[in-house]
Amino acid sequence: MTIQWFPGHMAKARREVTEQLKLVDIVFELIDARLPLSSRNPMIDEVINQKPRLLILNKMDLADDKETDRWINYFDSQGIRAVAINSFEGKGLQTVTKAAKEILAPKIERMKKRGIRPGAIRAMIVGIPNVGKSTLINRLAKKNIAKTGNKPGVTKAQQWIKFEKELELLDTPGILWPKFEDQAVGYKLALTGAIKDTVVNMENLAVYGLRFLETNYPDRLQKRYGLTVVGDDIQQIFNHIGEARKVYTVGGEIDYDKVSELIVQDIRSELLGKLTFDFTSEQHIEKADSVTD
Ligand SMILES: Nc1nc2c(ncn2[C@@H]2O[C@H](COP(=O)(O)OP(=O)(O)OP(=O)(O)O)[C@@H](O)[C@H]2O)c(=O)[nH]1
Repeated sequence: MTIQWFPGHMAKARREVTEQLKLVDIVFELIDARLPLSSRNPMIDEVINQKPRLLILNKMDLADDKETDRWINYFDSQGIRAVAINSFEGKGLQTVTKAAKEILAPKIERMKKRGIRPGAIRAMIVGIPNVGKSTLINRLAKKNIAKTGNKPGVTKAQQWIKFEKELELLDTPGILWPKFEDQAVGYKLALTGAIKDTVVNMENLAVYGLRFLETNYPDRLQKRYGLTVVGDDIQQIFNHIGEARKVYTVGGEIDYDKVSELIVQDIRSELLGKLTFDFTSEQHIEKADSVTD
């Protein structure tokens, strides 16, 4: 799905999510495990406000496991409970329900003390496009198909998916916009396929990818392309990869457009291994910067 995020659309998306939030006890903020910073909506804390939240790092099968563990610990240190899942294969779904129950346990206890019998926990998924919201909803719906009917009071009839004895999920996710302000974020979103190729220059994207690998995963760069450094002579690097992979135009020249595509596809299709594009150390740098501002 391609969404053009003009200010009016952002305001509308925010309004819709704010309405849906009134119906639930907890928010499942879905992000891409490869991009725990870049795949978050920039206003998510404001939008969610005080609502309890579980951060779900989806697509863990594509991310660097070591970094995913680091991120979960990092969020934990910030007081945000986080779990990693692979909703494509349905892995880790039990951790979602377990964590949701634990987060809401104090509230449920308080209700019980006041003599109120708590109903099922109601949750909704919120996230930027392409993080896997529909996949997760479908996965949970398939597991336990029982729908619990409509809830009146909102413009659109809302369906609830009952996926555990005491848990219900709103079947429509809240879609929010990604971060735009930073070019590196844009490249990272494009490298993971979260934004369309048509909005980025493929050659710049490929160069960004190569430099990212050079800095963060040099062994993979070496293994796949036989390169130890990328350096400044990008044409030479493209020639090297183009010759090795025989990517020529009909005229027999290296086809730079195809080489660019090939590099980006290699990164997206895991041919360079499981990759994480945001690091917890960057988060600390950002924090340090904002203190000195
Ligand atoms: N490898 C992997 N792919 C996944 C996972 N979850 C979702 N995907 C894939 O990611 C792509 C996007 O998934 P969707 O469920 O359509 O994402 P969405 O957040 O609903 O996207 P929008 O409808 O654009 O908001 C699809 O190609 C899914 O198959 C996962 O855990 N692992």
